[in-house]
Amino acid sequence: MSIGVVVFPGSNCDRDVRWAAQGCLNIPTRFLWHETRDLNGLDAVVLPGGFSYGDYLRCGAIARFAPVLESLVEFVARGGRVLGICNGFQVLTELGLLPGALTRNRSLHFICEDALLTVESNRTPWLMGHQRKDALTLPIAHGEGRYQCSDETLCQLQDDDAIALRYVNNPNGSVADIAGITNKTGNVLGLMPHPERACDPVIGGVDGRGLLQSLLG
Ligand SMILES: NC(=O)CC[C@H](N)C(=O)O
Repeated sequence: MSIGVVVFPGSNCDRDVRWAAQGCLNIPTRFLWHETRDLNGLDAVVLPGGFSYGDYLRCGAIARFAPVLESLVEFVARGGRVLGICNGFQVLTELGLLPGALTRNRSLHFICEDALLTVESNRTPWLMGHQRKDALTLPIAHGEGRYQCSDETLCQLQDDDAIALRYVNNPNGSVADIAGITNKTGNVLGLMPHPERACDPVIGGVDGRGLLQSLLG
């Protein structure tokens, strides 16, 4: 049982994910350089937060062409589990594995603070350790976290029960207070908050543990 953490030039939460998964939760973790195509033996893959390719063009727009992501698309099609955190969520929307887009925060400022969230769906394995309407506090740190999609996509997300997490006090202008969504089949989750920064009690809170624990199904 092990998970992979993709490393792009500019990723900066790859080590945080490894510390949270391996250091705090004993989940064997291996780094995946963006040029690799080898995902053999992995139970799940994390796309971590950061500033891949310096956030040029749009966050995630260049990372989307990395060789590792060709293998990731096949991995997802076979039912493999993928968690995209912050920049990872941005990459997943650019890649088309999740619908919609992450755009500049309504304030046009980078926001770095704790966010109160509610669990909207526990249909997928990611949040099965939680009840609907459970409250979680997780840190956010982003400049482009405003989730937007068409009305049609929003209806589809609602029909599919694919809205995983919502903000209680919407910090960035996301449509319908959306903080995280899954794909229709539920094996891909993208979220702007950082669960890996809420796994070690030393840094103030363990509300992210359930999400990372569910990487192993
Ligand atoms: N913490 C992060 O992953 C940052 C995400 C992204 N680069 C942004 O600023 O929106």
